[in-house]
Amino acid sequence: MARILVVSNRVAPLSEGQAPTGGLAVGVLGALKEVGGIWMGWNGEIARESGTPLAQQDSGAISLITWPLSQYDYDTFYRGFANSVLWPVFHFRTDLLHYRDEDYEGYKRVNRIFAERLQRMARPGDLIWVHDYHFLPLAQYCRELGMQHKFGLFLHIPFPSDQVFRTIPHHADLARAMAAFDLIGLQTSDDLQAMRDYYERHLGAACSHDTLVLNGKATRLGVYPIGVCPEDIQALSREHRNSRESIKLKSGLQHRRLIISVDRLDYSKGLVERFRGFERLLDTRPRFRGQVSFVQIAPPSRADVHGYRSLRRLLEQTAGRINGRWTELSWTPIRYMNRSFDRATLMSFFRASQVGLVTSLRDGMNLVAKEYVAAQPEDDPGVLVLSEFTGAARELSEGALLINPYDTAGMARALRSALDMQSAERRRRHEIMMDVLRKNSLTAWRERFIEDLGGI
Ligand SMILES: O=P(O)(O)OC[C@H]1O[C@H](O[C@H]2O[C@H](CO)[C@@H](O)[C@H](O)[C@H]2O)[C@H](O)[C@@H](O)[C@@H]1O
Ligand SMILES: O=c1ccn([C@@H]2O[C@H](COP(=O)(O)OP(=O)(O)O)[C@@H](O)[C@H]2O)c(=O)[nH]1
Repeated sequence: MARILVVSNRVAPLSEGQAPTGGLAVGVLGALKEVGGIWMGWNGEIARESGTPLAQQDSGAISLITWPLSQYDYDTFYRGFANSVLWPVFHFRTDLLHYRDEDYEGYKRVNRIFAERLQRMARPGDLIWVHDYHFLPLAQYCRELGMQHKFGLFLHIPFPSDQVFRTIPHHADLARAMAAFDLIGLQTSDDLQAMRDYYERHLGAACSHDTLVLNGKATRLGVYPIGVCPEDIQALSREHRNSRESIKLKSGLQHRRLIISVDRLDYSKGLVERFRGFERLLDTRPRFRGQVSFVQIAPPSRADVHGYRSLRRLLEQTAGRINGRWTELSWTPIRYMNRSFDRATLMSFFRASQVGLVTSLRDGMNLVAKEYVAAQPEDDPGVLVLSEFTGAARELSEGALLINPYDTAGMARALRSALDMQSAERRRRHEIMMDVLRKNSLTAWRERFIEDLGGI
């Protein structure tokens, strides 16, 4: 079997017990654990120069090769073009687009540094699997260095509509460079359709349902919804159900029912809308006052990027206002925590809760939704209330209660239905969702992508 060389900006810590940042790191780590490979990326640190020193860490069959970024590259590549242009636009937030020429230059420079590293590291026959919007031109730069490998790109975030994508300065250059990949994987068929539309309408590419041809070069397109390992999560949540943290959570609840949400503190996650939905539940259904607690775990993310700091302030105000209005001596409605938890603890929290609430305004997939389902006890599962604007909603629509996060009253109604749902109905829905999770597992995601890339 060919060796797999993975490139992503964010990599997961290899040591047990540390909370990884975001679903990409969780997903790639899980996928590589099974087959091994080399994983290259940023070590999360700032140094004098990007790319050195290079560190290698081995764990089982995975070799992690990481390096720092210079302050300037971090500012222009990561904070700048990646997270102030591509991230907001791909999440349909053109109002948050902040473009600067120097950021675009930095983005291209860091991509060239990664291309050079990759060239030194790759052996003939390696399959190169690149992840996410940080590296749209990477395959193009590698080709310019003479690399003839098979390059695959998996985009973890949504692909926006043609009109929205065109708000990115230099969008056509980026899209032409992306066509240097042999395979581009997307989370949903909507994303694939949007990408195809752009190439067809704007660049005049010839597109069939799974291939686009631009200037004589063919790129395969495919839908590969990222998944989880349901059995591992089930086992983890069972084993840790009486962990210290889990017992602390339960004793704080004093037998009240629990709604739980876990997200990076990001404007794409619909956190403010969610707080308002919970407030509406308390407003309109007095019987839930004092009876239901809402725990929001929201580790800070990209705190130095435009839009994130003001979101944090708004959330603090909103949670403070709602708690100020409803808190009783023995009950706090919202417990809002800006910290992360390790995976095992999170899964035990999911197991202890009656409702998992996901309200993203746009989300490539949302692994938390899938993890919530997998962590439930089969005989008494909780209910997933899920935004229709997540990739996960495309797979879990039969088992979850789907909501539009902009519809506050609708969200409150869904929360009420979830809290009132009878056990038989909960079990029925849970079974349907578990079947989907088993079918579209993390293993299936990796196998299908790598098989398709290898077969090109
Ligand atoms: O690396 P950061 O800037 O700290 O951000 C964390 C990651 O956020 C995004 O995750 C996405 O990938 C998930 C798994 O496929 C998906 O479920 C989720 O919908 C996406 O938002 C981002 O795409 C990653 O590059 C970041 O590492
Ligand atoms: O305190 C935390 C918060 C989140 N996560 C994990 O981070 C991932 C978040 O992925 P998701 O796809 O939901 O969203 P993203 O952050 O990638 O946009 C999930 O696996 C969570 O279990 C974690 O391990 N600890």
